[in-house]
Amino acid sequence: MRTLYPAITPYDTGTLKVDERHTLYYEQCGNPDGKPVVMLHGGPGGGCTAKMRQFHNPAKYRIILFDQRGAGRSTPHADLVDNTTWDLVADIETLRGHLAVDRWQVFGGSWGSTLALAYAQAHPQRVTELVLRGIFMLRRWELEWFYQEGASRLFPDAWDHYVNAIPAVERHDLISAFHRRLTSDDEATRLAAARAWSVWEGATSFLHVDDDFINSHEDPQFALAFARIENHYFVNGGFFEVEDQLLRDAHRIADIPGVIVHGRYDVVCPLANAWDLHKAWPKAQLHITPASGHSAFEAENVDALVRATDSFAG
Ligand SMILES: CNCC(=O)c1nnc(C(C)(C)C)o1
Repeated sequence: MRTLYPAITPYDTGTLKVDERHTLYYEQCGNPDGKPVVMLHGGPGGGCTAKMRQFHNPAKYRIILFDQRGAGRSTPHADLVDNTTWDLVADIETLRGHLAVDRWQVFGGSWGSTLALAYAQAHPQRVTELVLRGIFMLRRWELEWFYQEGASRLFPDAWDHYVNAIPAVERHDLISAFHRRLTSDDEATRLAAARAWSVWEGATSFLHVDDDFINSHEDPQFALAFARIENHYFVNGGFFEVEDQLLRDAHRIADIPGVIVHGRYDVVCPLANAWDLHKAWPKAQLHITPASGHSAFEAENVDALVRATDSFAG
């Protein structure tokens, strides 16, 4: 089984003002003259982590990571204004120009796979390959599965902590109920809802529950950005024209090489998402990891992702 490449630090970091309101944090790791790859974090709102630097051979890749609008070290923190899928797609192009990259590999998991698909379908000529994990396309049934009823049947213990943040009379529409609290003027209300929302996802991301990962979702700074931005995108249906836009427009990436890695027991984003994408984008290789859940850091998912990036390293 392949494992992550060793921990590394950036050779370059910076900030990029992308409009009158938003400034993005970015970093570059590995080989400045290597094959460019841009890393798209999950959530949305999850922000990049140091471990995201380790899926690529640093001798062969120029590894570019950035915190999307309102996430991580980008500012304003947890901000929802002018924060849409299409603003992020434009930001990726702005960053590409700022860093003088012609074409690049696009790597993303969960929401990162959503954004990778939206970007590649908008700018196919800029993408050398797609490496995607835990496919998430924000279709209505996907959102209802995870935030209203479905995953709740597999994790009833964690679900109670999530749903207990909302009074019973409002539980018929939990995404809307959380939206009212995540956008409240009262900070304590926002934080309580953010923690309940964020911990629900942390508790369900691994096949073998990772308590440290769950605890990290309690952090106020992380939880506020993660929950507020995710919920904002979900109440707006991902800002797509139609709910299955990423499948409708899959023909735009028909000629782009790709690898899809998805855990058989992914509770956050069911395997059916990857199967639907695979049928719409037959050029991509689909790797179903037989004993894994959602997280990129489960051993089988790491193995498949590192093998994929090695295969494209040239
Ligand atoms: C429904 N959200 C899926 C997603 O993008 C996601 N899940 N976990 C994450 C983090 C790894 C950023 C916590 O992102």
